[in-house]
Amino acid sequence: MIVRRLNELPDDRVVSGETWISRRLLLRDEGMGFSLHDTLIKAGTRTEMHYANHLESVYCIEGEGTVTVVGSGEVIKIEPGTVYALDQHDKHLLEARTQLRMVCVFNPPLAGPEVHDATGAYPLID
Ligand SMILES: CC(=O)NCC[C@H](N)C(=O)O
Repeated sequence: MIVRRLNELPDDRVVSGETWISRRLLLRDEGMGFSLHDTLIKAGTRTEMHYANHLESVYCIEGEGTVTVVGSGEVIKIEPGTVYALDQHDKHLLEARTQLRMVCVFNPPLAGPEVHDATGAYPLID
């Protein structure tokens, strides 16, 4: 059994972008077939993402904001208890009214250091 504690995560499992901090609890090397992250999105920020190489599910446990589906323009309110699953690799804009705390699951699992490229995707790492 694998046990991880947020307060014991090594520094190399804490990865940041301009608008977010991702605490990567489970990664590819754990062999679960997915990665699991506890991610903070900074209040007042907008992040455009397009996970062309991954499927991501996002479960909000703290904070308020919206996610907009780029293309259709559909706006979804995000609050604790809301999950969105990007089953179509949907290009989307995440706006955090307050700090958001999100539990994120990626398939295929992240290897560890991934950050968004210019298209808003995470690269596939060998
Ligand atoms: C919700 C979202 O996609 N935020 C960006 C960070 C990413 N989910 C991660 O934890 O690596």
